[in-house]
Amino acid sequence: MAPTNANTLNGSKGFSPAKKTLPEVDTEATNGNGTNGYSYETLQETANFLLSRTSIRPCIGVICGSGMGSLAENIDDPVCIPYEEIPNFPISTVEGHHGRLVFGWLNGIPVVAMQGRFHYYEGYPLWKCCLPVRVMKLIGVKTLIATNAAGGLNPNYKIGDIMIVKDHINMMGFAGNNPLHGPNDERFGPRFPPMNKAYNHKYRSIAKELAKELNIENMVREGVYTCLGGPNFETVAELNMLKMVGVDAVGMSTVHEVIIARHCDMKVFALSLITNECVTSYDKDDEANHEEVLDVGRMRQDILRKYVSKLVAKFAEIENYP
Ligand SMILES: O=P(O)(O)O[C@H]1O[C@H](CO)[C@@H](O)[C@H]1O
Ligand code: HPA
Repeated sequence: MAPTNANTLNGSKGFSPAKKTLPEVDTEATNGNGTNGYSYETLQETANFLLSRTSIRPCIGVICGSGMGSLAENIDDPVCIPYEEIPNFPISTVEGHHGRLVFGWLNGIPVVAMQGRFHYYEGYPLWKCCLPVRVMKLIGVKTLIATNAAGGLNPNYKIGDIMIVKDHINMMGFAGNNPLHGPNDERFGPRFPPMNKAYNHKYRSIAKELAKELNIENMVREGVYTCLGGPNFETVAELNMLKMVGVDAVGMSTVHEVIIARHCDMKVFALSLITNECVTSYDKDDEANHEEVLDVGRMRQDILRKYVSKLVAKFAEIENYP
C-alpha cells in the first residue's frame, strides 16, 4: 500500500502523528517456517550486534510506556541505538515512543531501556512485539521493569496514580493469541510456563515501601492490568465487563512482554500510569484520547523518573547485581 499522510480525517479529538508516512510493517503472524518468531540463533545475532556496540552489560531492562520515554533520561553515559540500526528489530510507529535502545547507568546500575515499545495494533504479531525482551535476555538482562500508560477502571483510581501491577488477565490469550503460540524452543523456556507468580512479590513489596519513603503512597496503588488489542479505546459495555472480572487498569501492551520474560525466567516488575479514567457510563461525555495519555505521562515524569531509578537500585541490591 502506498504511504499515506495519516493526519486525522474526521475532525474529531484525534491526534496528528509526528511521523508523516506509514512505515512498512511485517504483518505476518509467523516467520514463514511455521515457528512463533525468529530463531534463537537469529536473536543471538541481534544480541551480538548490541554487545558489539557498547561495553555496558545491563542486568535490568526497562520498557518505557507511552509518554514515559523520559524514564531513560536519567541514564548516565547513555549509548543510544535507534531501532532502525538493529538487525531484526521492528520500528516504533506510535507517537510518544521514541524508537531506540538506551544503554547506560541508572543510579549506578547497568541498564538498557526501550524508549518505545511495539504494539499489536501497529501490525506486529505478538511474538514480534516481544522480540526485544528475548534479546534483553540474550544480552544478560535478568530483571524486567515494564511501564505502561493505562486507563483506570477501578473507581478509586485517579488520573496520575501509579498502579503496581499485581497480576494480569491475558484477554488476547483467551482468544488464542499468545506470543508463545507455535513450536517451543527450550533454550528460551518450557512449553508450559507457569504464570501465577508473574509479578515478583519481593519487588512489589519494595515498590510499596519505596512509595512510603518518597511520600507518594497516596498515589501508588496495586491492581490487575489487562491488555486488549487496540487501537480503539474500549466501549462502555467492554469496560463494564472488564470491571466485573476484576480488572483495575486497561491498556494495549505489557501482558505479552511479561509472558515472554517469565518464559525465559526473567524476574518482572510492572507499573501502570493511570492516564485517563475509563468511561463506564453512557451518561458521561468524556472520550479517551492519546493526547491526554501523553500529557499525563509528561505531568508525572519527574516522580516516575525518581521512583523507577530508585527501584532499579533497590532491585539490584537484593539481587546482588553489579
Ligand atoms: O502501553 P503503552 O505503550 O504505555 O501505551 C498505551 O497508550 C496507548 C494509547 O494511548 C496504547 O499504546 C496503550 O497501550
Ligand atoms: N484503554 C486502553 N489503553 C489505554 C488507555 C485506555 O483507556 N489509556 C492508555 N492506554
